[in-house]
Amino acid sequence: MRIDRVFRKLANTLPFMMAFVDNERRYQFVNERYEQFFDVKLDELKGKLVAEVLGERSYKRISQIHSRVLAGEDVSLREKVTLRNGRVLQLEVKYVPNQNQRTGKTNGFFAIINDVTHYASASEVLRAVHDVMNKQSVGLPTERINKLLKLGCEYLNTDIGIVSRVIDNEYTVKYAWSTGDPIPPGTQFELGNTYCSVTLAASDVIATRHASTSKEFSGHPCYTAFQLETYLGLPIRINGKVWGTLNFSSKTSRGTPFTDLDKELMGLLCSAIETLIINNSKTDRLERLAYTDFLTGLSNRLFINEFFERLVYQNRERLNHYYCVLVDIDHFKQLNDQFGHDAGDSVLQAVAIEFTDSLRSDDVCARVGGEEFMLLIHADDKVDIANIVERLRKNIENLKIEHDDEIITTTVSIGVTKLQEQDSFNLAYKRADKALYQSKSDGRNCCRWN
Ligand SMILES: Nc1nc2c(ncn2[C@@H]2O[C@H](COP(=O)(O)OP(=O)(O)OP(=O)(O)O)[C@@H](O)[C@H]2O)c(=O)[nH]1
Repeated sequence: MRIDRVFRKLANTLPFMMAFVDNERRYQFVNERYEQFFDVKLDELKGKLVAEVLGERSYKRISQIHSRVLAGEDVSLREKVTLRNGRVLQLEVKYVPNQNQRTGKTNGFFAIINDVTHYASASEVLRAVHDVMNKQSVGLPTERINKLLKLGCEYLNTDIGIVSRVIDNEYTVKYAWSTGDPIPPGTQFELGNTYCSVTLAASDVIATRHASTSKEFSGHPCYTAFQLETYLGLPIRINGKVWGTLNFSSKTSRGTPFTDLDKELMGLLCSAIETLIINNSKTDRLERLAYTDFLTGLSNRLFINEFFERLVYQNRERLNHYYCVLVDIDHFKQLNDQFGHDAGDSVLQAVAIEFTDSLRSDDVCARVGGEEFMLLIHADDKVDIANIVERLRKNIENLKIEHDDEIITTTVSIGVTKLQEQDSFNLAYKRADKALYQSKSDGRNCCRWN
């Protein structure tokens, strides 16, 4: 086929790549789009065998297709190709055979090529978001959010994906995925020191792939601190209010600019994450309810039992540093009978406050029965725990609980046991209960050990 000037001009205006290969399988023409995309010149290709240009091995795969096309068949296919620079692309190729007008014989074929890499990975993201949201097997909301962050990073080709909670000027990492060092949830920054301050001020999706030279980001404290060149962030809204941000970033500059499609897709990812955050808070709430004693707000027996089992599972040796303290209000039936059930409730609440005020953060306190409490206290030694328990006993004895113009006082009996490596929850409970029984027998308002 003769490639004339008019044809060449027309072919060079086309928004897709085009090549003409003759029936000897030699390149005869490629348009400018093709030259730019594959970084080759027509002059270098003209007259060369396709097998020679692609390499025998790569050509083996498509040689049969070329045979079909040269036999007169139209063929369309989608192909994954790896460029010399290592970039993997998805190409949509349509082969159209060309007949000699005089003889009617096929004298070659046109290959019309579209780069659909972007659309292909976008549709993969859509499918993956659907799976993460709908497959039961993916797990709890937290696991699903982490999967979405990984997905976003892979699609955008960034190293870090974060869901942050923003309250006033405080930015807290809630969920994070990173190709490098892990970013622990709970890590905090001043909002003004993060690019998300720009996102929240704009109240929209904001992106850059050259932060150091961009109008919005150059000189930003976040660049000074972390040298993040690439950033895409958008606000997370729960019930119409800004809750935090979804953001992706990298120290390296992204190869290609962010497109509208990238921004749309991240918007979709953000909506999925918003749904998961709502689900997570519902799960949290249900979990809190299941583990909380509704009258005192303390933990309940289920919680302290599981806390104990976690200690055993993580490191049995840690049990050696804990004491199990059982506290029972004295003559509580009498108190109920004398002042009424409501007054009894107020006493339970006042005693509970005393516990929460006196214990440290790694101690646990639960209401394990009507007027019985269990404390797992981390203490250095017996003297330390004896002091803590005695202080508690005295404080409760000195409480003046106001109820309906009455001032009620109360006392407690206490049983203590040191936890041992081979303990189970029930074993420890039994020993502490025996000690408690002893303190009741010895006249109440005292502490006994077992
Ligand atoms: N007000 C109130 N009373 C409760 C609650 N749960 C259990 N009780 C009452 O607590 C009382 C416990 O009585 P007992 O087990 O005889 O113990 P006690 O009177 O404290 O006697 P000692 O333990 O031997 O000093 C019962 O009367 C229960 O009805 C509660 O949630 N609120």
